[in-house]
Amino acid sequence: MELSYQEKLTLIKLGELKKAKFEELVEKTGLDQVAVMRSVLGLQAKGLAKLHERSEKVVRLTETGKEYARIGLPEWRALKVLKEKKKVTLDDLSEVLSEDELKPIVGLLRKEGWANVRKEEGKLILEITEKGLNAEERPIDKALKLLAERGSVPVRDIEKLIPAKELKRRKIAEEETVTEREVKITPSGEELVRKGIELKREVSVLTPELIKSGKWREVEFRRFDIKTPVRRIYPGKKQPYRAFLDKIRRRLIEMGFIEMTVESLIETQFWNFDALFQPQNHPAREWTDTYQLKYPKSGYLPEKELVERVKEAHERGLAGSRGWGYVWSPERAMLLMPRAHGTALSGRQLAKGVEIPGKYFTIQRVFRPDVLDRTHLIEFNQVDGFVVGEDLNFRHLLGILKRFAVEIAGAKKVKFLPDYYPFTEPSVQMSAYHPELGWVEFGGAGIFREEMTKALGIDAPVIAWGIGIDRLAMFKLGIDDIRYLFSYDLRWLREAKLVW
Ligand SMILES: N[C@@H](Cc1ccccc1)C(=O)O
Repeated sequence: MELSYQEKLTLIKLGELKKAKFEELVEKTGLDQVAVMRSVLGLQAKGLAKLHERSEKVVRLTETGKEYARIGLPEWRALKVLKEKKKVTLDDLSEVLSEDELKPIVGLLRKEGWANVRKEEGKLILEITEKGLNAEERPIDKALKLLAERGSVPVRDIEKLIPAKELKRRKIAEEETVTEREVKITPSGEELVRKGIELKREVSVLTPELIKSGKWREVEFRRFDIKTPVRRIYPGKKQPYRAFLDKIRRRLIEMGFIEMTVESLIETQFWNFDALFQPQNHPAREWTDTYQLKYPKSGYLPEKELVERVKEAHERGLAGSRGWGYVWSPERAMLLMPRAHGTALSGRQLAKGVEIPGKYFTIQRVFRPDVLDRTHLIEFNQVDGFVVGEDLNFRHLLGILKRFAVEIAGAKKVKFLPDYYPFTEPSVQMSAYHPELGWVEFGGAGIFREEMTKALGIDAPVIAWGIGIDRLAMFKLGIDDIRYLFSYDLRWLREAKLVW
């Protein structure tokens, strides 16, 4: 018969005691309650011990009851005053009784026959009787004493003195059900103890020391029931949305793209708009479509030459274009705003210089005013990027976009529609057909206009794209409210699974 260390220990102690209260067993084995209970049930299942449970009704003093045990019942306190003064008013008694005790006192004293009551000039007068002078201990006094001594007394025993409900009525004591557990050893248990039980140290981890020292031969290994349900633990892990974004980053890096990064979420209008050949009077620049920074209001422009070329492109045009034909304002370009699209980083990178041929991408948090609801956020994420190469054309753009749709969104089909962006020509908008989501607007793309690329110092064609990935994230994370992407609902954070 296989016994655990704790079962053995419990059985040995039980062998000495024959029968024991559960609490006694806890004390003797030095194990905790749960362990003893588990061992006892284990021993019982093997026919070595038996657990008897007995529920019993007991009476226990209330806080008031404890107070009475200390200072005496109200009627005794009143009687003491009566004995001294013989004749008292209720006012005299209020010195020894509380307001609550005062109310029923007349009735109590009369019932015991300890006092007579009269009315004198509209006032109640209490006068001690013969019986009051020779008052003796009553059953209720005995019960109170017994309870004070023992803490709790079985209802059976109390009722030999006084009905328990009498004590309850006077709020001296209350009834309670307690379960008493007693464990007895069975004959086969005794036999096993007689034969001798070897109590070996039980080990739950096999350590290098145990192996080296050879001690593993002596110890007993604890058996584990791998089917026992255990408490779930939640180790730290990446926020689910973060995990999603990182996955996309990996994909792009695997595809050979170089990541463009920036530290701040704040951008000058210059990089968000001007460098992208977006005219300063373009409707999308109005504050209704983007946010503006209140303080500080303005930032810095890049080096003069670059600014001059951008200004030139806007006012008079570059590369055979006539430009937008207005007076470009540097002050306006200096205004600060939370970045409204990832394309700002593409502009920065082109101005900094790029490898040709080269592929670049960025994952950016961007901000645009909107009404918050389950499908709209005012801040969301875009993946933006571009490919630059001497002989790139529109067909390459469509090919790359299609590959993204398949690799990143798991799309089966893609569809392109003509579109307009101030910085690309031609421009397309792409929708991807997702097996579960249906047609999803995926993002915009195009070939950067030469007015933009030339001003930034790039001569080769640049095909660019920007895609919103939050709807895709919702799908991959199995949520139908976009706000959950930023939720701090612990349950969701713990359980959310990224299904790729
Ligand atoms: N920046 C555009 C998308 C875009 C990027 C690059 C080229 C063309 C379009 C947007 O926010 O929607």
